[in-house]
Amino acid sequence: MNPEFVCSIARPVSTRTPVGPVRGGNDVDAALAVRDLTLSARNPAIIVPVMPQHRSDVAGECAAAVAVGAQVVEWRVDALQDLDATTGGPAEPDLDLLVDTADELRSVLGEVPLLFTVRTTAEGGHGPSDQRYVRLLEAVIRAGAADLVDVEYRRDGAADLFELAGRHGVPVVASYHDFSGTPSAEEIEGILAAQEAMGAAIAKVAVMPRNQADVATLLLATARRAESAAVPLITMSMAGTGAISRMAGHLFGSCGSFGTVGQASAPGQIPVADLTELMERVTAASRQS
Ligand SMILES: O=C1C[C@@](O)(C(=O)O)C[C@@H](O)[C@@H]1O
Repeated sequence: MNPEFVCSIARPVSTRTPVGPVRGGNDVDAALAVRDLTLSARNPAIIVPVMPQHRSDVAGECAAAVAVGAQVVEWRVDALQDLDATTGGPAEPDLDLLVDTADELRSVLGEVPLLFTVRTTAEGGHGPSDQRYVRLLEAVIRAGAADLVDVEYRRDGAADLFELAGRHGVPVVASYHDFSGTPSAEEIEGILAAQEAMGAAIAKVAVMPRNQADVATLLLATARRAESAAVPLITMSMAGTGAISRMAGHLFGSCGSFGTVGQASAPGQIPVADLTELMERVTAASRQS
């Protein structure tokens, strides 16, 4: 691990600043600074997930994400087949190789922040058991090999990971996925608040809508939580039914939206070029007097 790399990682700085006319009812906007980027609902980021199956493809896929305008690149490590990082792999993953691979990405990412995600099967990914999940994330946090780490806040060992990340100055993006439905607005607000209480630098919820009322529920919960949250939120209603939440979620308080280059990492994601244009148009329309 190159010590200069550790030092160059931006420390999380959470702030709440006055917002303009974008989110009418709210007068403050939680923000997180990572490298040159400030994530907030006023300044929502396009996050591009990459899901390489082989170590040799990781840098190329990250470079492709940067080339289409990713403001954050999410490396979905659970897609890897040759580090035995998957559930089915019999051997322990090679943690040094994993950290080295993450380190090597800096040359293709430049100042674009790297979000390191191991998505477990419990939350719609290909990932490992809770014990292996914790070991993978611990290694990356200790090495300072990512700008942001995703932690599924319901996994066994999650509280320790939040604590470890806090000690190492690595901001945690807390995760909650429900692929079977949409909880009530009160429950979603409670999840976002619980993630913040655990130490999340960003609180994140992804849910599956059964109808448009469910999409409205997700947006309502986001807008309500954004009024008092001290950390930025990322929320989305998945699949085509929830597409409006991916293009206009920032108006309700979401600070980022996942867009695709190539393979989608979850249902309903919109290609980056379309997503960029849609979000810009929605923002411009919302700023009219
Ligand atoms: O948590 C998320 C959000 C997501 O599930 C989505 O619905 O866009 C995509 C995942 O890659 C990411 O880790």
